[in-house]
Amino acid sequence: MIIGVPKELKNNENRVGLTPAGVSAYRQAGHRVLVETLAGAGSGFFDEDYLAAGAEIFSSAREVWQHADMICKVKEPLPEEYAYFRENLILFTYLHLAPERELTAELCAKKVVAIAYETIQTDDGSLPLLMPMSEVAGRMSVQIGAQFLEKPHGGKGILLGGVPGVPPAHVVIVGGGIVGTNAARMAVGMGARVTLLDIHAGRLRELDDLFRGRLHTLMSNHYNIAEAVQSADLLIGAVLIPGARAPKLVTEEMVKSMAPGSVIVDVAIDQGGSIETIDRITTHSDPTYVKHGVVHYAVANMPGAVPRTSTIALTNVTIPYGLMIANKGYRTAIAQSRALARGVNVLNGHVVYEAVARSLNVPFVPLDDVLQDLPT
Ligand SMILES: NC(=O)C1=CN([C@@H]2O[C@H](COP(=O)(O)OP(=O)(O)OC[C@H]3O[C@@H](n4cnc5c(N)ncnc54)[C@H](O)[C@@H]3O)[C@@H](O)[C@H]2O)C=CC1
Ligand SMILES: CC(=O)C(=O)O
Repeated sequence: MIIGVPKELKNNENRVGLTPAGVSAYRQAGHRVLVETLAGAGSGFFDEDYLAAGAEIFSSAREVWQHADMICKVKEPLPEEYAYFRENLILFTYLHLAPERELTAELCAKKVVAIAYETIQTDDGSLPLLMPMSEVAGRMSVQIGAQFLEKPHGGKGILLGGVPGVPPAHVVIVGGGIVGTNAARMAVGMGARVTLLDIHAGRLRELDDLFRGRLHTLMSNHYNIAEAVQSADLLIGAVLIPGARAPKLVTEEMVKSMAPGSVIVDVAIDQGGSIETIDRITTHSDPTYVKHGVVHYAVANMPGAVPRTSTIALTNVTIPYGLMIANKGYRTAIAQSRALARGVNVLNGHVVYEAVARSLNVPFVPLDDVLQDLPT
């Protein structure tokens, strides 16, 4: 198979879909790898590193997309990349289609085989290709929040950990999965008072045990969220219903109840966001806006700001699945791996991931039905 690795186009997205180590793994398995020039430079991987690993360097994204059977990316394609879509091209990347109507329509119209990192799910419910980036974003959310709480950055001017004689900041985290747990670890470590809400009592029990009393857990419901948000200095949105648009758990009224200069970091923005007052995605170059006196941060590619760490962490988990697709072809690979099959979002012009179809209110066709209709 021919694997293509174009340069990412999203604002300040310095990650890349494959490292030289990844190229070497594909080459050893007998595949060709085409890399767009400078695709890895932002992550500290240069053309000569890719060449030494056996890649072929192409000078334009167009050539890479055109010649590849499978494109390995990081983020969802941007509109300027839609022209490269074609029937049976395998697109292996984060897609976050629930809030992306236009992209979904393009993938369907061009009959791309769209496999989303974020919905590849093992039988125990975990999301192995989302996990490392959620670890990164969860940890970043607290350092970003701490920065925007500083007065020169528009915040109320408080130190997360306080100092002796002065109370610490109150950090409220909605969602106790990978992002939430990593955010809690950082916030507790910095000395903040931390409250975390989740809808699963079992998860709250695990976290209570893990943090040994240094984290306050609360059942997530409208009443408790409103109560916690009111006194939050830093609010972190970290919910996920796999594949679906994030539920708007924090209402505009709740945001209005926050003190001026408080900060919201909505990590769940890539799935549409969990805060009612977040009406747009922000970028690393213009990361915040102020509404009702509260600083809002809604960057959908947070790990892109720490690309060296993130690229290595991401490709550590994507390469085994990518190799499965390349070695066996996508049809055999998804027949043999239920986890990988759950990653297929669009196939032969149909949305085959139910939560995406429901979020976009478009027809859902089960994956097996689409596979049955495909010519062998
Ligand atoms: N902005 C960015 O750059 C990045 C965003 N993310 C996003 O962060 C979000 C969270 O990801 P993970 O932590 O990996 O997901 P996860 O599946 O590990 O955790 C989600 C948690 O939300 C909880 N939850 C669901 N409904 C809830 C509700 N009504 N109230 C409270 N909790 C609720 C679940 O029980 C679960 O514990 C996802 O949307 C993910 O795509 C992840 C990495 C980077
Ligand atoms: C998960 C995701 O959206 C990211 O890493 O950018």
